[in-house]
Amino acid sequence: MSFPSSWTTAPQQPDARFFEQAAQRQSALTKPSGSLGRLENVAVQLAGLQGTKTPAVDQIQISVFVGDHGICEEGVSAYPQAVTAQMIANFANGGAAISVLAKSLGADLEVVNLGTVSDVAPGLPGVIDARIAPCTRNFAATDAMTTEQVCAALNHGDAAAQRAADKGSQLFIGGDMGIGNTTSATAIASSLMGKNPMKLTGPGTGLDLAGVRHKAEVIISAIQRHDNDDDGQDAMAVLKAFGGFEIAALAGAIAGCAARTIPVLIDGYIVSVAALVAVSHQPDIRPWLLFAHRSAEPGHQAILDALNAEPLLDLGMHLGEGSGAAAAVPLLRIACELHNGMASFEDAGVSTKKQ
Ligand SMILES: O=C(O)c1ccc[n+]([C@@H]2O[C@H](COP(=O)([O-])O)[C@@H](O)[C@H]2O)c1
Ligand SMILES: Cc1cc2nc[nH]c2cc1C
Repeated sequence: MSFPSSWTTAPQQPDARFFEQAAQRQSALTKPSGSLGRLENVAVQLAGLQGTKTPAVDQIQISVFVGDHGICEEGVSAYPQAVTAQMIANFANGGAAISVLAKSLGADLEVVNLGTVSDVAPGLPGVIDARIAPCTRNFAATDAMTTEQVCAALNHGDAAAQRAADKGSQLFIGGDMGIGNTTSATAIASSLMGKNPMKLTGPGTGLDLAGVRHKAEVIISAIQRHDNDDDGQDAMAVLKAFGGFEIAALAGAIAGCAARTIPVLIDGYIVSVAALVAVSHQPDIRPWLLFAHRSAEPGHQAILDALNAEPLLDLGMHLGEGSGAAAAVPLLRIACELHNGMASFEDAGVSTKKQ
């Protein structure tokens, strides 16, 4: 199996003329300049990325990537690993937060199962069987993934981007589910940003202070182990060292969407780390990303800073699943409706600002 071309080739850059056209329209609409605040920027960004005068987010694909983590052997999560597989059934049965949000938004929801320790019933609706292994390896002892597994996960992400393109999706949302994945995400982020894991590690699903300290110590010694390897410190080596399958697939989906000119709305902590991997690997991916929300996971802000991102919402959410991104979609829709529907000063006969 080879790496997807979206991973090995820089994406095309969005056409600057559509951003300029949209910015001009915003300044001609019947409102004091800038008075719709960041709703104006969102509309301009979507118009530019979609290459249109009339941006819209009616057709949305949400892909939730799911995988288990060998690092759970170190006691780094407040929940048992069995929850990962149980939540796949919950996604399929419509009971998870992202299931409800996707239905409410009229978005297409798919769940990509990259491998769980507990069994998942076959044939669940909307669940794609993309199992690589029951879980990643315990990265306290060895690299979480083989190169072949990284490649497989990137391809599964790219395939989700292709499905989004085939449906004419105007926006892609990636979500994550995997008990233990905040430990993987924090190890990746600490390595790529050269930050002390003590500063980035947080409670995830609900560790107490002693648990967070233990989790940070696990990450610190794993990073030391990896630093002693000869594998290098680039995004691919770091991804392979710390996992997980769903984070690698998310990075592949983000790169795959950029390659197919689909804007991506980035969710919380884990998806932002996947975005950091993708952008570290290929900086030209960055223009294709919008940032939905600031997760309550304490390390998120440093990742947003590294990506030069200012998210739209700060609701104290820290669920994952793509839920924070889904919660921001109504704002994107309002921004588009204002952009497309408001009258200009000229059309409405409203006087412009005094000179
Ligand atoms: O996305 C976030 O901001 C976020 C922050 C904390 C936890 N999560 C979710 O919680 C799970 C990982 O938490 P943990 O404590 O098991 O590492 C995983 O399924 C994530 O989707 C997600
Ligand atoms: C119940 C539950 C739901 C989740 N959704 C994403 N991560 C999760 C973690 C838990 C524990």
